[in-house]
Amino acid sequence: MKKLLIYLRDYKKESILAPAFKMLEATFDLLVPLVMAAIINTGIANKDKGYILSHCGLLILLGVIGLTCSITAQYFAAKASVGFCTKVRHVLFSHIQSLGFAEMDKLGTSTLITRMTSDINQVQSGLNLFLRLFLRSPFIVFGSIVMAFIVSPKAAVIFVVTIPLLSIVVFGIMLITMPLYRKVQGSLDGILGITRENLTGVRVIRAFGREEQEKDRFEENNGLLVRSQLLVGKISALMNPLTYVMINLAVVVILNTGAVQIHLGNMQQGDVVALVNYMNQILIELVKLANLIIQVTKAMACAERVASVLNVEPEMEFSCPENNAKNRKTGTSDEEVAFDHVSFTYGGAGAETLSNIHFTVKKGQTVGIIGGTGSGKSTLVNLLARFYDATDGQIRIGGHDIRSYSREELRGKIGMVMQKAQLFSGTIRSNLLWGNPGATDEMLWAALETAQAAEFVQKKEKQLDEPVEQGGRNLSGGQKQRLTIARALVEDPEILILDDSASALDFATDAALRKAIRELDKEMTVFIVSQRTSSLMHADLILVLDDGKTVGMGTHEELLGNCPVYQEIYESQFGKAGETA
Ligand SMILES: Nc1ncnc2c1ncn2[C@@H]1O[C@H](COP(=O)(O)OP(=O)(O)OP(=O)(O)O)[C@@H](O)[C@H]1O
Repeated sequence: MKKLLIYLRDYKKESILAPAFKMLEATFDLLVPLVMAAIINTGIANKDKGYILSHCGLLILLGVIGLTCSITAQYFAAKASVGFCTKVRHVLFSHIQSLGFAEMDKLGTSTLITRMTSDINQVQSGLNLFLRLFLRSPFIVFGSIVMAFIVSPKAAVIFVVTIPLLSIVVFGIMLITMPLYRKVQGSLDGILGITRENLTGVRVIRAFGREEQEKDRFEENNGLLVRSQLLVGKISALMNPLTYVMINLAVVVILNTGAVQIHLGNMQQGDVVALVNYMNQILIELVKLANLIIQVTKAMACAERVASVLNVEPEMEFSCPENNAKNRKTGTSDEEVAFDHVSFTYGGAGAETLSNIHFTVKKGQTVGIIGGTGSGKSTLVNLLARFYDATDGQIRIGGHDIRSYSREELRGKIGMVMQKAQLFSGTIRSNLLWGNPGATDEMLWAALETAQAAEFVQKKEKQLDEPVEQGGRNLSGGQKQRLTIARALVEDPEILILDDSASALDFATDAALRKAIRELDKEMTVFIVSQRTSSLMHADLILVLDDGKTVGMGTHEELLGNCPVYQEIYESQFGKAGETA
């Protein structure tokens, strides 16, 4: 929580002025019944029109000043709460960007979206309400009691008895409903999660005809939310009848006592009206206070959830550029990439995903990685890009431990094309420029040419300026894959990683792509992850993975001779002895 409160420091002035103006408004509210009492006791009793009119004017003035104070308080409270939450949102977003894949895996995307959106919104409205009411409501309650004593100490005893009873009812209901509100919030989170999963996976749901099952799942969770909301609603609904019965009983007692006191000449009619007014003000403020406590508790729970994300420290540390030379002690040979007895276990996973991976690659070589699904191919290249740190062993680039590179240096060396082709809303140009913001059109077209994407981009009406919708949904799978390859090529990396990124391409385009990469002037080291032997057979080195272990390593011909797993994969695609399947 403290972690968040520091962002309120910039809004100190607003955080003081908002409650201060609310207190001013409350002070004028407390004066209104006194003026009304004066009108009745003096103006009406003496039939003094001038007195009545001047005091009515005073009432209007008090109302206008009160309203101005209220609007001003609202302005400062909104400024502080919106400004504070904008800052927190900004900090949270930057923090999420700094987290490694391991932390992101642990937190989960949908949790992070909830923290960024509904949790911060809840904090914003809670803070706004708090700044406006945390002083005003208690002030009105105690102020009304004091005013009641000023008006009539005898009648004020009724307040002393009624207010504790009222408080028991109001705060009792609040205490019962607070945990239920937390349950409602939990159900709401559940609904948000299902909705998000449904909307992002809508095509798969339709393709598998799972609409009805998904509807049932939604209904089930929605029912849970409705039931918990109804329960809270029913208990909260008791608040009004119970408190109004108590207030009305108290008013009856005030009227009765007032009548007796007026008869005895100790009170006037206006005093009774003022007392009834104060009693009503107390009721309204107690209900507001209970609501404030519920809202603030909810906001604090959300703030804790946001703070818990901020408390997650990125485990992966990158070297500072100036420390690089100092940290680089391991340079040995002409190796470009080396995996030195590398093992890796995902956080929370029991068994190793990669075990004792050991190989060396020279500059300009092409490495193929093949193996069954889940054998660890993507994990291996993710370790090279340092999305995760190896649990054991060392990975070197250019003879140096990858941990000795700064983030920028490492990312600059590696062009990564992920398994899932991800584009961002904008244009083809804006997506390609991610690789190198300073790239010229000529460079973009060259990259598109190599990625076998130039032809389809040329056919687009606006070519490089053709719009790309969110996630690239206006492009085909193969087009997206080729654009992501071009994006990595624009970066002009020393190491290009293609993680199953030609899976949507036909064999001819895939072959043309590999040929174009081979023919590039630059001596680029290329890692190709693929399920197809045809994509890898020309590689200088092929790694065959099975259950996280290297079960074969060599060229296509060598592996055909000595690696049963490779032979099996090859034969499943081409038939025995090379006959096409
Ligand atoms: N973020 C993660 N957290 C925990 N386990 C993971 C994570 N990513 C992958 N795994 C597990 O690690 C193993 C290897 O996954 P990986 O994605 O590297 O396999 P792959 O060979 O690339 O598979 P495919 O060909 O299907 O893409 C799998 O058992 C998978 O369940």
